[in-house]
Amino acid sequence: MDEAPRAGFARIFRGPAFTPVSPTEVAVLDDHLFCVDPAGTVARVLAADDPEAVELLAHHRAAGTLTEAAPGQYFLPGFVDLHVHAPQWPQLGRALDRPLGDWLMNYTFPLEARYADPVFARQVYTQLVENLLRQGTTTAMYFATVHTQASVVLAEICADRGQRALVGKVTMDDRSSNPDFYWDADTASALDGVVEFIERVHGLGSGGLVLPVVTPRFIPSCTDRALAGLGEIAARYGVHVQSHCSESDWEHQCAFDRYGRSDAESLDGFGLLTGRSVMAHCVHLSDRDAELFARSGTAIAHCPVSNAFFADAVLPLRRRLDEGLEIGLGTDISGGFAPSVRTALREALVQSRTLDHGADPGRPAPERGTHDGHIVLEEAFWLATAGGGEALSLPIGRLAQGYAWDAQLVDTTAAGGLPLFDVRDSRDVLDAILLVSGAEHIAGVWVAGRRVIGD
Ligand SMILES: Nc1nc2[nH]cnc2c(=O)[nH]1
Repeated sequence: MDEAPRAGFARIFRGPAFTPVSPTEVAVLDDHLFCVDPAGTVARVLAADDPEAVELLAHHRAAGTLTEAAPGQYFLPGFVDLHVHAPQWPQLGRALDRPLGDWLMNYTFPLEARYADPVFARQVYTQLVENLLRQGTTTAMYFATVHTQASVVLAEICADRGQRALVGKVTMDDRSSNPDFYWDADTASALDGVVEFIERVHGLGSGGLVLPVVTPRFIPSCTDRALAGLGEIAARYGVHVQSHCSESDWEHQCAFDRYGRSDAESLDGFGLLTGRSVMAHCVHLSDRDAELFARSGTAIAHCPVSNAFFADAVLPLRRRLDEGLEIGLGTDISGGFAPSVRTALREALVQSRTLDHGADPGRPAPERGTHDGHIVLEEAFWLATAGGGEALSLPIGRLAQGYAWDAQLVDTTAAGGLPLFDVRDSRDVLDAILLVSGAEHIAGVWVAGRRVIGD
């Protein structure tokens, strides 16, 4: 008997699955086998009625390395959250009625200053990572704080708990714009701290599960020397970059006041827009800025819940997608009140339709909206999964050969069951999973083939 192909698979997952294959197309795989290699990558996908499946199933059932979906359960890719402020977890949902600058100065910075204490950091970050995994978030891109030690603690927790993570120690070195209780002591030590952080994360031995990110908070919080230094560090280490860009009228204007050009053009001038850059919000990008994003391969972390509070406008998502920009979703904890990418997906749909159709019933219908189109459910699913993967240039967000087995098992019968009566086709099931289900319907979560939720 030929043992070679079977021996190459560490585990097999069997069940029906939904996976994006393009921004507008979802594959419905009725009863399939996903064969995962020891590195946690999907090495083979085949239908359960394929002649080879019989032997594979028998072998892995006997070996105890077969995971089968029960009736009513479906595999989906895990969610990718492109924008999380980990230290803001304790203020989730708080003070969102304040303008962005006030919210930062009076709520957020005092809270973030507390992460000088790594013990506090460990308590908060442990709860956060656990919660996000339970939401089905298999990958998160995190801002930590200015503190090197606490930022390493976050990276360690992600590595230990098995969440794929991109973690940034935040840079805020401009003495004139940051509060005296929360900022980098000086530019040189800020940059040294970033280098130390990158090397310590590389030294964690997470096998690439946790990656360091160069993280200027945003232009208003950094000096030119720091921004240039961070661009140079990002190039030297080949690491990801994250920041905020053109989030609100106020932030968008800051770059014009300081440099006479846009946030995007200024970040680019410092070498911070690269194929591995993810910029949060980007609501106020000009079409020229969007071209710059497309040219440089910079991605947008679309954070619709938070944008409703702080952005002063709605991201023209349809337009930016049509321009070919890489876009994924972010919860923006805690500018957004919901820790779930599922909620971001729903809010992205709602805002896109509202922008298109209009908001003010006092205006005649033709003048109410932009009328340049809205996204559909398939695209929202893409943004929450494969779009995030492409934004990060990582093989995640699809249940397909060559992609990591970062997956969630949704149980439509859990917690009293989803209202799936008179189901006509699998699209009805996908609608309910994406628009109605909650964390209580997640029966299992895997990252790189390792089970991290469920038993
Ligand atoms: N939403 C949001 N915007 C920011 N701009 C700079 N810092 C922040 C932050 O923490 N949250």
